[in-house]
Amino acid sequence: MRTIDWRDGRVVAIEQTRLPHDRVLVEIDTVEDLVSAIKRLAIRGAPALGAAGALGTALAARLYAGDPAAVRSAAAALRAARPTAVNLAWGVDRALARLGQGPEAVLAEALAVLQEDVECNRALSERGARWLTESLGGPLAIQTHCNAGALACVEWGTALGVVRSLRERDALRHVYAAETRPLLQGARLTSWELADMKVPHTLVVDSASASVLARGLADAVVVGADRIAANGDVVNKVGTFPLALAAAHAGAPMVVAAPESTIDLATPTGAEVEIEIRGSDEVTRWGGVPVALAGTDTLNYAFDVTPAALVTAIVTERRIILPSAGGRPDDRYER
Ligand SMILES: CSC[C@@H](O)[C@@H](O)C(=O)COP(=O)(O)O
Repeated sequence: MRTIDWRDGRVVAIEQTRLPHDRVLVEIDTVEDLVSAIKRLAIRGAPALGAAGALGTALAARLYAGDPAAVRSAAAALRAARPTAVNLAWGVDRALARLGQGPEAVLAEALAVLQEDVECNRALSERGARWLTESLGGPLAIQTHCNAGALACVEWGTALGVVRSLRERDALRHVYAAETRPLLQGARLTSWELADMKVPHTLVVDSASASVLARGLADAVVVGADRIAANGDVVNKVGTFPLALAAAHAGAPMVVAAPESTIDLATPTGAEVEIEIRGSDEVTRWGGVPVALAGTDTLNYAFDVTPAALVTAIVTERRIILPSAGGRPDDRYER
């Protein structure tokens, strides 16, 4: 099934906080519950957040039919649920633009967002796999971080979509997945998806990723993105920037796989992107058990900014941008 979908007037999604041990669904019929599901990362990953924003706006348009001010206020709450991934606001705005045509038009637009996500991810994955094999040969070992798989999208995935496409080409040898502190999306979600795909994989602690690259165990890094600025700076899960530094040291390409909807041409550089800072408990406790003294100060950045100079390629459904060679997302191209 899709990670997130619309069924019988409700938003239905895989409850990601329960994976890998329990595969259960959340069924959501209020905007408040959807905002809460996004905040607690039951629904997460930039493209899935775009779908959630669009479906949540469709839900609001039905619940508050005839009251556009209430729909707009619900849309504002959805947009603000998480600040960093541009797809969330983009999904809300796409659906909201149809409000004047009635709730069914808003829903039709939201469902189009979901369908396009599936098609974009397939296309960018195929393009990324082709570029990697043409550049490096194969079969390849890939290092990834966080979860940019089917669970982070409607289906298929972006970085793990490239992995799927490499495997379809018989060009995949192995995947190294970083556990992704503090919420362990790599350990809980990426290794679950890789096991499901029957892809040979190894889970490493985040601080071992540099050694994986320095020892030549991985040929390339492939990650997703939450927002890509006009100059090619990439905002993604915290730990991506150190991975890019390690890739540069090892001479391995740093590849970012993302749909065009993740590119934010209105934001000139990564410095202007709001980086979500999450609660201390995620750092001072582990699985509910305290691991640091109560009251210890924390700085729990959920994302970091990888400078364009460290990004070898950004692969989208339409193009390949080469930021470290001077390419920029805002370069002119046929849209
Ligand atoms: C295709 S998903 C790309 C990104 O959204 C992903 O790498 C990521 O950083 C997700 O962070 P999360 O905090 O789990 O929502």
